[in-house]
Amino acid sequence: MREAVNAARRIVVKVGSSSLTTAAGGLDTERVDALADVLAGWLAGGTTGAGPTEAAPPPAGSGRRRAAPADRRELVLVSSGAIAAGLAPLGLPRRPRDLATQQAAASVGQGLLIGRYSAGLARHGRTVGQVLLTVDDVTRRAHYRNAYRTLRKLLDLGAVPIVNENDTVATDEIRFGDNDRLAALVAALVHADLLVLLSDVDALYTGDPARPGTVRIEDVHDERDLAHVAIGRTGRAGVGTGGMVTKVEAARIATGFGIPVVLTSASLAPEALAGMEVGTFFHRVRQRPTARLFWLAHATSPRGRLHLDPGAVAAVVGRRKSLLPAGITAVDGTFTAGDPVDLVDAAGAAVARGLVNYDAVELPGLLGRSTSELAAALGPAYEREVVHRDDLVLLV
Ligand SMILES: Nc1ncnc2c1ncn2[C@@H]1O[C@H](COP(=O)(O)OP(=O)(O)O)[C@@H](O)[C@H]1O
Ligand SMILES: N[C@@H](CCC(=O)OP(=O)(O)O)C(=O)O
Repeated sequence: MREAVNAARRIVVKVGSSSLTTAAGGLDTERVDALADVLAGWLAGGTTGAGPTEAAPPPAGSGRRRAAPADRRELVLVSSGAIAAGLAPLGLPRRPRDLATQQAAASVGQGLLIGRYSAGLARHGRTVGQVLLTVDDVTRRAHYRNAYRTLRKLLDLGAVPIVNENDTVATDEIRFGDNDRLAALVAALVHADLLVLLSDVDALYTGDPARPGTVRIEDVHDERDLAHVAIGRTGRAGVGTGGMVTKVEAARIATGFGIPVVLTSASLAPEALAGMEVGTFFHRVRQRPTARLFWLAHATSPRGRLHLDPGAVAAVVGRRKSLLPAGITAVDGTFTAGDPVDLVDAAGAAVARGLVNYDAVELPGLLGRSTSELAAALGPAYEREVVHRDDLVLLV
């Protein structure tokens, strides 16, 4: 039995397109209904839907989190499948490659998907809320606070938030494209006790499971357990996107945030949620970064680059100092104050990421000048750091 699974009271479950579609390419309504039954069963206190069971103690080390009341279970579902579900109704034979057709398919499929979950969970007296997120919603600080508030309120009201990427508006540049990492970020956002990744394969294998001789990996404690694993792309179904690459990446993000991960197939979801040793279990990494800096490192896409001279690299990386204009040699990108930027060394390698205090257009006039000189010439507002140490996370 897996103690961390049994103890979890707030979980994020992610289900992939490959688990929700028929061989012919439509939405597999039976599988959506079956998943709704399993999730409702877990929410009711057991995994069979048979009714409440005795509450397990809260997870060890969870004291700093806002834990759900001991008698209450909370679930956020991250469901893919909008694009796949839209194919058959639009007469599309396979997953389209171009963004516009994918967006059209998602627009049709998302409604069908939510409609089915809504009906499936209503049979158990559960209400669902649709939450469509873009990368910005989980990366930019003001937005992720907003996303957090919405999810928190839905949970407080006893609803099941069902999250997907907002495919109809997301463009290629700002797209997650797979829901695995989105699920890990949502798990971090709501401070989940556990992330469950459900796919069409029952576990992570040492290589492509279609090949003979590959074996199931039961536990991943750290990178050493992944050293000899051939982590491949999508499987036979061809409707998923990231394959194991994005699932392992999602597991890295979640476990780095102190959240353990179970990876298994949708058909083994009842066993996985009951704490049985199916699938692959990724143990959480002990140290837990502050939420904001974790976000900066994992979830933000930098809008520009600040090139640092060696003295500035030593100050920022070695001595954990704020970045001042004097140590910057060049600036790339179009950003405004408050945006994330990468701090790069003379070789162009990113050494840190931080939130910049100036617009890109302002910076060239400040480079190489001391803060006191700038304050004297331009006024006290120019005495501020380019990136404050509290808004910096090291990448090395
Ligand atoms: N080492 C591996 N272990 C398990 N599955 C793997 C591995 N490498 C590649 N895969 C493939 O990854 C697929 C799951 O990814 P994907 O199709 O994106 O699923 P989903 O739609 O559930 O996100 C599996 O069907 C499997 O063929
Ligand atoms: N947002 C997309 C998810 C993309 C996708 O296929 O993800 P996944 O099946 O989890 O690899 C959709 O709903 O179709």
